[in-house]
Amino acid sequence: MQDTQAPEFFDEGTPCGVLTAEPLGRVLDYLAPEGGAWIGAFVEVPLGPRRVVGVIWGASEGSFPIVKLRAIIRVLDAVPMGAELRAFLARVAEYTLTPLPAMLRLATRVPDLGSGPATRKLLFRSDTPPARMTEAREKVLAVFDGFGGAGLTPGEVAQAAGVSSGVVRALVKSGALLEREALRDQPYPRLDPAREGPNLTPDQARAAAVLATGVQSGAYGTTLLKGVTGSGKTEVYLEAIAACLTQGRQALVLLPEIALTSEFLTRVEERFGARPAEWHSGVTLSERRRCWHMVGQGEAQLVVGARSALFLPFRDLGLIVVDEEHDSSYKQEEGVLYNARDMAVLRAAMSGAQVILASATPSLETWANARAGKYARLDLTARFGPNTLPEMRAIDLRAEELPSGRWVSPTLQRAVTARLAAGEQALLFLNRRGYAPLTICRACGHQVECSDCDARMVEHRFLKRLVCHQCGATAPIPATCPACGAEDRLAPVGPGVERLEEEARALWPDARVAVLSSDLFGSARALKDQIAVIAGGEADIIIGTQIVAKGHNFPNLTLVGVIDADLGLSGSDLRAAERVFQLVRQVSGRAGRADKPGRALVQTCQPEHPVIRAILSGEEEAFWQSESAQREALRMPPHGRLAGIVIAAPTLEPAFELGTRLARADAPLRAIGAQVFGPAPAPIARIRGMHRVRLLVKAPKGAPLQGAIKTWLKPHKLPRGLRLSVDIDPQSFY
Ligand SMILES: Nc1ncnc2c1ncn2[C@@H]1O[C@H](COP(=O)(O)OP(=O)(O)OP(=O)(O)O)[C@@H](O)[C@H]1O
Ligand SMILES: [Zn+2]
Repeated sequence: MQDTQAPEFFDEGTPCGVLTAEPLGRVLDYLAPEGGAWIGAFVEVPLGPRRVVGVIWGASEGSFPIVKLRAIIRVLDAVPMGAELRAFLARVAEYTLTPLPAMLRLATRVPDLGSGPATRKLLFRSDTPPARMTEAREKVLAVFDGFGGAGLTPGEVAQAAGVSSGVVRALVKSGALLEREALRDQPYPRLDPAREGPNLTPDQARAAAVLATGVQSGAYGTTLLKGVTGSGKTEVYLEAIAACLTQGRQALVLLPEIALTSEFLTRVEERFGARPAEWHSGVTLSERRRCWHMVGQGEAQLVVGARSALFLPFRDLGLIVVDEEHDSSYKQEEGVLYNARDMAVLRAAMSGAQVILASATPSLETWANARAGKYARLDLTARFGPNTLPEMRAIDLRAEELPSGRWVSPTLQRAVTARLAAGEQALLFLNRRGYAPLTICRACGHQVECSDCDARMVEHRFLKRLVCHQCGATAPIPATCPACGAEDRLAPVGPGVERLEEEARALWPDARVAVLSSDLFGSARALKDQIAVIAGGEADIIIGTQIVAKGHNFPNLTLVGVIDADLGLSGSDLRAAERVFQLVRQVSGRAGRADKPGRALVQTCQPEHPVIRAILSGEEEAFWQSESAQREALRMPPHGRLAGIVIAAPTLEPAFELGTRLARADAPLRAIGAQVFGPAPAPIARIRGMHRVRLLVKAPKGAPLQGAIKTWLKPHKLPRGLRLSVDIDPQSFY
């Protein structure tokens, strides 16, 4: 770690090193401003003709004559970044081979950091009534009464009352409203960890006690909380949060899906009497700002957020919960390529915090870490209350009569009909967005592809467009074949959720059908609303992609039908088996969560496949052992390490050329016992017009992979127009 010798305070006019988010690759020297500045202070500095935001990172590098240094313009109104966060950013940068400025950008994604005062003018109601009352004025005063005397900005008042700003100004002038300077970022209401929680079952209580003891130790530790779906993992980790808040330390809960936050926020409110801070792309800019500053001031006790919440400036982080820790969305696949689950463990280790990794179907990595004793493990083996786990059965598609263009087998159809008759809900799960995965010309066999990507266009009837799932490009559905010109011969092949919806409406014309697919909703809020509607019972049949698999509680849902369990099994992906296992077990767990027993019917053409057998039997330990053994034999993660290299270029040749050069100069990799495979065209050989070439580095477990990769890449200058990205511990190989 750097700066152990760096001074804590820089007197005015002394040089210090400032890190900015500009892609310069190093810390720049500046002179401390009037009044001096603390290390970690957020500052504004001149950079060429511009002013940019930075952080005082440490001592001056001394590489520049002091007389030529420019001075820091000012210290910003924010709590200085603590040593722990600075060290964490440096470690993540090293681990993911990311330049530090990009890390700083991740940690300062807050609006108006460089501008705007920390206070703003707010209006309050005075005791003086307005000289003359009008309808508009009455509306304004009613707004203040409605907000219980809280201060509001003039803009907020005008909008809430539906009046012009002139009306508000006149009321200020007459003295009926008072103007006062107020803190721009309001503190959060206090959460009360002493409030009584639910009565835990003996198993839950035991797990909660162990977790609370861990938190109370004030030391680092990671625990896998493995509980079957509906076992009360959330209730248990809420107790660990209570212990953390009681100690006066901050807690962070990471969720894999924004749509899950609203249910969780309600549960926090029930348990602690107030709502926590939220950090994800679905919150407003002013809420983001409030969250960032309050976390930095130690005023936010609990944050619920997406993976980037890990880079918030916590003052004293005591606990990180990673819910559904196996979820692949914890891996950031663009920009800084990091796995939030793994980086949570790193941050906790650096700040003496506990980590709880919660899942019914943990990742193989976590399972293996628990087996090796690196993580503790707690098991909840039964559902809460009288509920039992759903009964699981296969439907052998080879034995069913299924006309072409239909995907619901007669057996599944009968089961759904029976549930509807009983007034219960059924869920049909198909992990495919859109109407049909493939559009093919029946005259010439042509498949419609994206013009910029090596990917087929997917028909989305709801949008009335073809959509590329790689780059998001859309095109009208053509009436004639783009290759042979034949009219009306383009036909959809295979099912997506929209086509399944069509089938469901035909099979059960009287049922209320709701589709849940991430692309059907303009906003996270709309998706949340739809989920609430379903949970409230206003749908009989729910059709969904993988977003329905995650953590939802639909009390009246008693049947889950998995339309195609084989989907994903045939892929060459390292984690194909693991993913199918997790997804199908997870989605089946949505059934029978309240007082009625549930059932899951799994349609498959290969009921004797080991993964399908493991899903049905629920013999998870055996499944993980065999998966682990297979990966061990291949020296694949978690028993070996991987790094994916992608070279992208407007034309294929220079990308391949660089790849070949790299593959030949592999001495630094061989030095640590690593091998390089490739170059080869990536499985998706073109995205957004860029050709993609992949290399894969495979190293023994425990080998110093990052250092070797750095040494390996260093001598190779990147030709113009080429992009090279390194993905340490890759999750996807597209
Ligand atoms: N001790 C308890 N007292 C009252 N209700 C409980 C208790 N434990 C669990 N529940 C209820 O049981 C349901 C399932 O619990 P919870 O959501 O915590 O399970 P989970 O293990 O997180 O589930 P999943 O992994 O499927 O998301 C919830 O409605 C929860 O409120
Ligand atoms: Zn595309």
